[in-house]
Amino acid sequence: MAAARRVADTLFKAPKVKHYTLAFLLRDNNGTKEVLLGMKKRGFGAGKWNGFGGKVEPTDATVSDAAAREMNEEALVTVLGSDMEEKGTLVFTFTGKPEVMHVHVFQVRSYSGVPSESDEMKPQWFTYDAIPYASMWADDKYWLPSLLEGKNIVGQFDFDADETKFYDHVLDVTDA
Ligand SMILES: Nc1ncnc2c1[nH]c(=O)n2[C@H]1C[C@H](O)[C@@H](COP(=O)(O)OP(=O)(O)OP(=O)(O)O)O1
Repeated sequence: MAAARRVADTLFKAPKVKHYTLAFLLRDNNGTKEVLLGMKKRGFGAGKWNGFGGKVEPTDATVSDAAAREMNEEALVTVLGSDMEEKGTLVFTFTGKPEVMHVHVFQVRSYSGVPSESDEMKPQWFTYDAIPYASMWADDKYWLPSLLEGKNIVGQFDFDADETKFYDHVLDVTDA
């Protein structure tokens, strides 16, 4: 539980914490497990594949509702906050920046509609053995495989100022 303690300390000491969601839509496609990723088209992380999510807004009733709203906006599907299953916490720090990102990670299996391209994201289903880690955030390959195995995660990744490489990390993986 080393990561959980470090994450708690980082969040406690940070002058400013900004809350984000990150959600992964999962499906069983005729016996093959697949995850929906989106190619980010603009803003922070543009050009990378990622789950769906963004900032928690004051108008969101709960963090789960924020995760559902972001998935609805970015993948144009209908997901309910109550169907969001919380899978853990990721904290990102950046050298020279006092603000810390607290990312609430979810998975969801229940949705309606067909994932479609939005202003922000171009969605695509990936089998678990074909996830494009080389075109994702550097941290993703450390924790996403565990998440897809159904585990829960708590981690912290300390990035350089350029936000591309991290120089330190801690990660706890636990059975759900
Ligand atoms: N390092 C890393 N690994 C995995 N996922 C992420 C990161 N850094 C990140 O920011 N993320 C995730 C967290 C969020 O899901 C998004 C970033 O959200 P963002 O697009 O900035 O927030 P929005 O509210 O959608 O932004 P705008 O609508 O204002 O453009 O990436």
